[in-house]
Amino acid sequence: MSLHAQHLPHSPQHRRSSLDDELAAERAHLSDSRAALARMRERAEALFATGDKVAGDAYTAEQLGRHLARRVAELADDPRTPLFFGRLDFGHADADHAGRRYHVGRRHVTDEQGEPLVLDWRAPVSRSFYRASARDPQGLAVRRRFGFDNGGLTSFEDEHLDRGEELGTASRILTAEIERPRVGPMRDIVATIQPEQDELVRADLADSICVQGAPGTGKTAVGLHRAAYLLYLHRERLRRSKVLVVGPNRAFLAYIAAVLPALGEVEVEQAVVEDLVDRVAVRAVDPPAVAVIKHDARMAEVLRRAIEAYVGEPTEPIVVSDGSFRWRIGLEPLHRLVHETRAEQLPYALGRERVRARVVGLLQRQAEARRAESPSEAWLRRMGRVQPVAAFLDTVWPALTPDGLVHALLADPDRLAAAADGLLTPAEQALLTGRDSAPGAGSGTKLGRTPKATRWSAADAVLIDEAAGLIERPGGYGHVVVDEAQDLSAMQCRVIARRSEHGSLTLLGDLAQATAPWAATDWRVTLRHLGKPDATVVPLTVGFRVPADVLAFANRLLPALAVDVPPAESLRRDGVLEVRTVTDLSGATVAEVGAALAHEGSVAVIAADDAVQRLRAALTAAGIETATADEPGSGPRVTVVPATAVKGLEYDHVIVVEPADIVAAEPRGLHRLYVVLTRAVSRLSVLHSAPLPAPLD
Ligand SMILES: Nc1ncnc2c1ncn2[C@@H]1O[C@H](COP(=O)(O)OP(=O)(O)OP(=O)(O)O)[C@@H](O)[C@H]1O
Repeated sequence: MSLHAQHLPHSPQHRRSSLDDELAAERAHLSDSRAALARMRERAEALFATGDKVAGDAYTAEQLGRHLARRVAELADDPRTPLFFGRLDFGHADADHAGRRYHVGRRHVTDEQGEPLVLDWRAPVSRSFYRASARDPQGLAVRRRFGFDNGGLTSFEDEHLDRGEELGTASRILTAEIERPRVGPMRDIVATIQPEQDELVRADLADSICVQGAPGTGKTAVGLHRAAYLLYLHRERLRRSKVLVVGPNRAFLAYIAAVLPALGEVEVEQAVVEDLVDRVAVRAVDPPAVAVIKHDARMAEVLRRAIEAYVGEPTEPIVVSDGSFRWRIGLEPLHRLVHETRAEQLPYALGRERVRARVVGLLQRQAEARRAESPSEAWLRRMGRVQPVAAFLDTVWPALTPDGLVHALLADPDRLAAAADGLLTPAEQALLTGRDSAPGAGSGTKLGRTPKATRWSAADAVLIDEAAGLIERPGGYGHVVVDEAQDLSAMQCRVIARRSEHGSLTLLGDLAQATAPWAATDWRVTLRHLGKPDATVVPLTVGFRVPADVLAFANRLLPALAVDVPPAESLRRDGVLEVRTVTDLSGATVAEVGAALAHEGSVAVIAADDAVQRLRAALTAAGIETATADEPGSGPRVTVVPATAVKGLEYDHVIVVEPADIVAAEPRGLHRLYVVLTRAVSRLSVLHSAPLPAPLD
């Protein structure tokens, strides 16, 4: 049933020639499809060229232009990737597709008559390609998978589901895809999405989901394919509300950047959390103890109380001179008006405008009563700005900026004490305001006289975003995919929660790979901070990256990591693990890289951050060119990566230098080492001169 099917009753020669005929027919279908796609693209390009001439006005022309440019980009054909990767032959008994045959690929391709040559993998009918089984054939007689090399069709593999045949993970085409040497950035997995992954990819837009999966179980792949799927199904809605992918660092974003465009999706925003909170430049570094407090969920309440404290009580009536008239609003209605606005719990700036509007409304009523006519718009606007009204607003609801609020809080211990009463200890407050006398303690923030003159830390930027969320109504996304979510602090979760309040989330992570000081230990807590407490937590346990022997070695660390996660099982039986004691680490690294270069694929040297420069220099001195992690695939095959920057990445051959130093470099060093050891696709070499960390010994 597998490659070059065994069901043909004739002689081997006959069988071979019949299979060759089949392959030739499929190749012809491929070239027809490519030609049809080229025609579709030409048509789109022609429309794009004339688009501005047919549009009635500048706005329509711009909208149309954008739409057509996107269409052209979506129809790009990468000759190195196959246009289709599967075929579905429906049985005669199927109600909707009896006897029909469809090729499944990256996007719809139709011929001149509009007949489908290739169906998009996201179309409802394509679902059977991923989900049909011998037990539940979903109307299929045969599922065919194609093997490709460099865009050319090389083989196929049939499963006669109607006869109870099913290959599952024994598929040779799946195995070849998983075991292929890695080079360059991440690729899509549309051809080989597994049923449990497909279930997550096709989850409803309304559903927020959290995927807990061991290294290499395809979490990132699932998240990106879900984004592509949702965009296909809810194109217009998500084009307006937008989709965002949040990753842990720039190297990771560079690594995944090509996946969605390869699937025809060119409009998804990709960002690290720092990009989302960029109202201020980060120019200071907090000591860890201070950063931990600033990232704590209690700070949200401290800020909420701090902003509430700005709302004051009216102390005198408002009196406005208006030509020959004098309008007066007494204290009692002013009290009522502030009280009512407060009860509405609007964002602070909206509350201020609501108070202004209500004051103007009261003035208007007096003016109408006296003059028996409605005042003009201009009059209303002027009343909103006159000095007595402005002075009143500045007393009861003063204007505030996000950085102004945080600045005032950090600069004034009494203000902080009032807002943090019962929430932060006096010692914690002292750390925040920099009044802690211990050397090296105190906030990293360099407070200036004004917010603009202040040198803010990364954690301050998160607090300022929280403040902004209290002051204004933030814009949001229709769907947000968050990768490596185990490292988000409570306050970072809130950054994302504000941007997904009216949308849904796909949260991806692994508690065992959590390295941040505030790292998650329970997804339920993270989900609460993200505002999606009811999201389902789904495990992925089949490993597609790390070979079984390498995974078993890395898994020795798991008991020491104190997390409750389901263990993964690797699909890969190949792979090489070598652990060697050496005396000269640099020399041994150079030799190991030299040997690795004899194989295909990417090579990474991963070491404690402070060893990176030395190792890079040693390799350069030996004539070996090296790249950095944020330029995947563009230059040399060898990358030297600091241990702290390797999350989410993978390399064919990984050389880990001195694990003990990686562990010693940070409080959650063992978790970091677990991440480092699980980056290898084919081979892992561990070089050490110091003893290995205890769990590995
Ligand atoms: N169904 C699949 N078919 C083929 N390859 C797959 C499949 N699922 C995942 N992979 C491959 O396995 C590798 C690991 O996937 P991915 O990076 O998504 O895992 P991850 O769970 O996010 O890992 P980590 O936790 O280490 O970040 C990638 O090369 C990916 O393309």
